[in-house]
Amino acid sequence: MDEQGGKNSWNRPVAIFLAVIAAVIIIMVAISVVQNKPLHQKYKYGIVLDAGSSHTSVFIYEWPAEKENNTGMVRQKHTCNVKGKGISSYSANPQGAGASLYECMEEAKQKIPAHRHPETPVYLGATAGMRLLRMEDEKASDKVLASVAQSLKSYPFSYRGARIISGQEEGAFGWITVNYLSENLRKPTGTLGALDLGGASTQITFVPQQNIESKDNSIDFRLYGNDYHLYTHSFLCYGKDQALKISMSKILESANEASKTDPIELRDPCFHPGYNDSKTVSSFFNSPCVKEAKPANENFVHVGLGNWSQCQQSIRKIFNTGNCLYTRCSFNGVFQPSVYGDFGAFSAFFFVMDFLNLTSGTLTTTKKKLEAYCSTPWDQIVKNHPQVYKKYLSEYCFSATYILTLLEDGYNFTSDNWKDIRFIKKIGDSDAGWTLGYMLNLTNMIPAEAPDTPLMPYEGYVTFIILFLLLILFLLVLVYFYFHRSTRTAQKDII
Ligand SMILES: O=P(O)(O)OP(=O)(O)OP(=O)(O)OC[C@H]1O[C@@H](n2cnc3c(O)ncnc32)[C@H](O)[C@@H]1O
Ligand SMILES: [Ca+2]
Repeated sequence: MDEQGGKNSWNRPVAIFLAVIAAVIIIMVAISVVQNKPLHQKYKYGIVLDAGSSHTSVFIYEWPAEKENNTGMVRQKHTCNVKGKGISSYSANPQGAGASLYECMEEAKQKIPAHRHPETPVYLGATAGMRLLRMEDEKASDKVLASVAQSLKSYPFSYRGARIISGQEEGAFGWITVNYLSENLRKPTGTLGALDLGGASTQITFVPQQNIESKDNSIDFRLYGNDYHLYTHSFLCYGKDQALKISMSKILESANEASKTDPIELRDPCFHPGYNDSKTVSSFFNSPCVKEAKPANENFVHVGLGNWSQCQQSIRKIFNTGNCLYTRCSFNGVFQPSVYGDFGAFSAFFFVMDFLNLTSGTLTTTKKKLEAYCSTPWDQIVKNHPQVYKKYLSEYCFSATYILTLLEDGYNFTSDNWKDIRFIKKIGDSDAGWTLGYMLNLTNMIPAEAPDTPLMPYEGYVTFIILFLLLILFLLVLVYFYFHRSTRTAQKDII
């Protein structure tokens, strides 16, 4: 009985002690793993409205609440296209601009959890359409901005402003977006240049290899502890809608001189053979980009010729490649260093080249395919694409020829570096464009200095905890055997 009692008096407290320690460790491990579990992550949100010349889009971004300063953490949660045209088209009816945002903003209320609404920042940035309206009629542009501001303030979010952003900002924030999404910003080498083609302006932004000779084209950033010296330029009136107006006005000017008939025939090599449409001068040539070029006659007939090389000749006329006061220029006397590195080409660069299956291939094959496309009769084109919006469909030949001419004759890309241009819409889940970079900047989400690296990433943390647990179990087993053996030795001694 004594022997038994002696064995129990050693074993029971040891077993209870070991069980309690094991239970405490398991509970602590479970709590700490669950606390760090990314599945239960809390998110924060931000809203940016891209008020472009052709339309407005609402972007909702989200990011884990605890990790605001890490590269690549912010992603696009949702996007909504506002119905109708861009806000600059409401110059005669400014109230309509604010009202047009209603559906997308209601959608934003649904997409973002209600308890986050008051802290969710909302920004509106207007681009080239509003720059043009401000040039034409500053009061009208102020009224449109006041209308969208009033509308945005009526939602439960944190309103942070509605303004016309500059061309430099548009270029620079587009560059930040593509490099943030590609996770290039923590590494000191290898960034992606940004090419953005809108309806009313186009931007080129990249890290050049040579000195930037004009101050207007130079932007410096310090992001995550790395310094960036960027070249950027925005060409107002060189978005694809305004470029089409300029190109057509030049053809119309010469047609006007040649014949005095009414309506005049605008014989356009950039439209398909068989294309024939009556248009009015006042509704088509209605922007400051073509102001001086307005012909006297009100009506004209737009007739397609489908001749790609003539089309390219006529587009070349809108680029002035003389008068360069620097060591090198793109066009219109604008300084530009040689293009360098890989480029992401988004917005209309992508829509157009993707529609025509021209996002890969050499410059020569691209031109050949486009030549064949442009000469295809209009009725055939309509038959092949019955679902596509006719206005876009009629303009793809012009738009793609414009893109090739802008890239080759304007920005000086060559057959050799054509492959460095990637036509992209999204990187991961998020659209390429200036909006994400704009929000990251305004919410200070990209610090100038590298944030302290977390002691351990989540995966490392879990591995560490499991190894720690195994080690503790191993020690417990050792302790158990140690006590077990000493108990038996003690029993033997007693015997
Ligand atoms: O930057 P700005 O110049 O202010 O203009 P935007 O922001 O409104 O310009 P987008 O990039 O949205 O669009 C550029 C142009 O491409 C047109 N577009 C949009 N989707 C298209 C598609 O699927 N196919 C062809 N063109 C398209 C659109 O109407 C514009 O003329
Ligand atoms: Ca745009």
